[in-house]
Formats: sequence, structure tokens, C-alpha cells
Amino acid sequence: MNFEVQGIRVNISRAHRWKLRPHPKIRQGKKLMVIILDGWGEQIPDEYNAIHVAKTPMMDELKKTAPDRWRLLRAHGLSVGLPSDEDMGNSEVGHNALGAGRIFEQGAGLVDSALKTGKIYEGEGFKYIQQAFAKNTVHFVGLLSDGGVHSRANQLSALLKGCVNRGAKRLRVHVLLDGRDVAPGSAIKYVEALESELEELRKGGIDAWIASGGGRMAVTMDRYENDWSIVKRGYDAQVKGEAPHKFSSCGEALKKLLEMDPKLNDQYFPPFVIIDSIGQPIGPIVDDDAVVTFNFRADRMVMAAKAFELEIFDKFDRGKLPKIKYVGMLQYDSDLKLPKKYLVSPPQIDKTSGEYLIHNNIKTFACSETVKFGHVTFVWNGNRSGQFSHSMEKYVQIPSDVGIAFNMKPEMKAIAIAEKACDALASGKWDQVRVNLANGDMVGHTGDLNATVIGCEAVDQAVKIMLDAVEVVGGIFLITADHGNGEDMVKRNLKTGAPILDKGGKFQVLTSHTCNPVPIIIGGKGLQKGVRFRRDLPGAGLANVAATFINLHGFEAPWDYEPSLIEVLD
Ligand SMILES: O=C(O)[C@@H](CO)OP(=O)(O)O
Ligand SMILES: [Mn+2]
Ligand SMILES: [Mn+2]
Repeated sequence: MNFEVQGIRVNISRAHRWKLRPHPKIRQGKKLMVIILDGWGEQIPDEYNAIHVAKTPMMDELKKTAPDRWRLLRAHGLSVGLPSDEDMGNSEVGHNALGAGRIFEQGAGLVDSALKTGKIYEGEGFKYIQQAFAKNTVHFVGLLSDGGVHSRANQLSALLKGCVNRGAKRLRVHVLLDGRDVAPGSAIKYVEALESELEELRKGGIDAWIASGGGRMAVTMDRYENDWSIVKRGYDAQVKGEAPHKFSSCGEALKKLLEMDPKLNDQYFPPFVIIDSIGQPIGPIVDDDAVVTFNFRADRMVMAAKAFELEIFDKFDRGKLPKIKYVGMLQYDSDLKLPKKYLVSPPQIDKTSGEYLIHNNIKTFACSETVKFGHVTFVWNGNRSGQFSHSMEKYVQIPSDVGIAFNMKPEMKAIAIAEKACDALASGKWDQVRVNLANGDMVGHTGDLNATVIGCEAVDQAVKIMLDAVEVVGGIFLITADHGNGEDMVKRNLKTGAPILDKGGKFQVLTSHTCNPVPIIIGGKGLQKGVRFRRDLPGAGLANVAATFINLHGFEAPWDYEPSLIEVLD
């Protein structure tokens, strides 16, 4: 559409037309169930593939009986906006792509470029922390590994050096141990590397130490307000210098805590504080210090950001809040403007499918359990809090189990989520019912193969319950996943695919996501005859899904979305 402003002809980009054209062949008005299986990839069907070992009659049948409506999608690397195809997928980039229908360069790559070009040092965020360089301490809080899902150790190293080169004199690092995106037991490797970097800095006259630490699942990195006590433990160690365990170095902490509990996985290490020779913590966060949370991924930093920044805060007793200069590596929530200051601007994910749907009168119900709730809402909507429309969208959260590792209850809330979804569908109020089933991922991350098998069986049962409900209303279903995890529970020789065994013949557990493709399946009584997957998009990925479900709702997808996966044969 064209119009004139002050004599200049302006063309309103087609992207801003929220009204979508009716699909030429697919009718509107069918109910659509969108099911995201978290951490459910496709991989060699052997004994270390929990999804293969699990009894999954529903998913097996869908694969066998509808070859035109079952295919694989890329869910890692460049297909989801990560720096390279060596990068495994993750929930944030996966759900961003699913919901936005396009590929956006994600935090990992944005931080890499900002560090490489030096732009990171020119922004408002850096200038803010720079005020603490001359007389105060700069603290770095974040996940120490090269998993690349939430953070990357080489970005921390570059930032530490960048701060020193620009005048910082006193640095403290508060490390969160991984063992989830990287091998369990590998934390020591990252700690040693960091300790030697800090030692180098000390040789140059900089006062630089690791000041506290703990495992990511026990300290700081909770998400979606599942368990504030995790954030409190981190806050107490980092800010107050208080923790149940005190050691003279981080290396010693890891060694001693492992001696106390040899089975302890890095991600569950209790909080610890490093103390000096007279027993005082060497790096509590105090007035006028600067604090950087160096994770680029939002979900597991939002709560800590609130604890560091919000004046009004009632989640736990912070004591006297020090007056700090706090920045995030990225802004973690652009709607809440949290944190206010940050080093790198997050991806601007706009015009997501959810917003199009409400403009086209498609009403959405979204549901998951707490640990994945934000994935099908906040992350799906381009890291945007809340609903686009309160009357046209409803988001329901089923409380996750708290205080246990998920291999203790691997069924998680799959059945409860399925039942909620069925009720929503049967109510007739909602056109799209969207759920995330967490088991393949959350149980997969524990590295417990048997428990993951049980978790995947629960997922299959939940899928069956939901597909039966779709059948009753004559609707359509679309099942896919955000990345792999449960389909591979063992470290493999990259060339042969053979499992790597340790000296005792035991397999080496894989707790991380994978680079495997994920399935996508469509079906249901309401699916128009002749609809099948196109054959000309062999390299399609998660970003092609949004156009696909917009078609299934009976609309043409926005022109700038990645192409739809389906075609309709006459
Ligand atoms: O647990 C998490 O934070 C990540 C892995 O680091 O998993 P997901 O991307 O599936 O949320
Ligand atoms: Mn996930
Ligand atoms: Mn995961």
C-alpha cells in the first residue's frame, strides 16, 4: 500500500500488514494441536537411544504410517541462528525459530561479533561498569563452560581482558559449574583454565580471583520462578560471601566436594565461597562494585537479574541491597527492560506467529509445566513477556516438581499437560492449543538412561491422549521438537558413531543436547486431503514450522517467513 507524506511516496512494507490472505486450498476453522517434544531428536536406534529403547507405540505408528506427513528438520547450528553448525540446538533458539518463522542471529553470535569488533566496549553498558574500574571491584557471574547454550568461556576471557585493558584493577569471578551442556566432570578443566588466566592477570598487577561457585542447577540459574531458593543460594554466596562450604581456592572446592560425594555431578555442586587466610570471603559484592552476568541466554538469568536490580523484591531476604552497577551480557527481558543496562543488544525478534494469529482471529491456548512454561510462551513470542491479547490467548502453567532431579520422577507432568490441552481443545474456545512436553530434555540432562526411557514413554502416552482429543473434534495435529537430547545418552566417536567406553567398559554419559535433526509430523481428521510435505526443502529447519501451521489454520504465511513445509495435491 502506498501513501504520501509531505509529498514523498511511502510504501508500507507488506510485513506490516497483519491480515493474512486466506490459503487458496486449505480451509480455515480447523482446531490445531501443536505439540513440542522437548529434546526429542532422531538418531541411530541403538541401546543408548532412550527414545528408541522406550516403548513409544504412538510415535512409532505416526512414523510408519504416514511417510508423506513425517519428516526430519534441522534444529541446530546455522538453521537456528547459532554461530556454526558445530553448535547444538537449545530450547531458546529452537522455540524462537518455531514461533518466529524466521532465523535471527542469536545471543552467542551477537556477543562474538561485539567482542571481535570491540563494539561491546563502546556501548552505554560498558561505560556504566567502567565507573567502577578505578577504585572498585568488577564481578562476573555466569556459567563457566564452552557449551555455547547460555554462555561461552572464551567470551568471559575476552571480556576480562577487555576490562583490564580499559582500566579495571580488581576482578572477581563467581562461577556456575556446568556438566549439562558439556561433559559431567569437565568443570575442573574450565576452572583450571580460568585460574591460570587470572594468574596471568595477577602477574600484570591485577587483583583477579574466583570468589565463589556452585553447580548451575543448585545455584543462581533457576528459571520461570520454579525455585527461588536456587537464586537465593547464589545471591548469598556472591553478594554476602555466605555459603555452607568455604575453601581457599575453587580448585580445592571442587576436589574436596567431590571427595565428600564422589557421585556429585558438576551441575549440582552446592554453593561455596572462597576465603582468605583469616577466613574472610575474598569477593563479596559491595557498594559501588560493578556486576556483569555474562550469560547471553535469558531464561536462566532473569531471576538473578531481578535479585540484583529490582528495588522492590519479595522473593527472599536480600539484606541490605548494595548499590551496584549491574549489567547483563544481554538485556534478558526487553518488555520488563531487565536489566536496564546491558553490554550487547539482544536479537530483535519481531512479527512472531502469535501476533499474526491474534490479528487473524485465531485464539491460542498454550500450556506446559513450569520448567518449560516460558518456552511455549515467552520464548515462542520472541522473548516477550505476557500475552499479545488477554481475550484471545490463555497461558496455563502446571507446577513442576521442585527440589528433585528429574530422573527421580521421570514422568514429570506430561499427562497433566495433555489433560489440560484436551480440555482446552474440547472447550471449543481455542483454535490453536500448544504444549511443550519436557521429559526427553529434562530427564535426558540427568544422564540417567533408564529414567529417560521412562520419561519418553510418558511423552508417548501424553501424545496419544492429545491425538485422541484431536480426533474427537475433527482437528489437525502438528508434532515436532526443539532439538535433540534423549535420543543420545552416550558420548560417541564422531567418525564411527560408536559409543566411547571408559577403562572399565562403562559408557560415557552424554547429558547435553545434540546436533541431531528432529521429526515433524502432521495429521488428524481435519487435515485436508492432499496435504503432504513438500519434497523440495531437504534442508528445512525449525524456522519453517510457523509458516506450516499458519497454512494449517487456513492462511497464507507472511511473505518474509521461511517457506511452509507443506503442499496440497489436487
Ligand atoms: O536446561 C537448560 O537451560 C538448557 C541446557 O543448558 O536446556 P534447554 O535449552 O532445553 O532449556
Ligand atoms: Mn529444549
Ligand atoms: Mn535442555
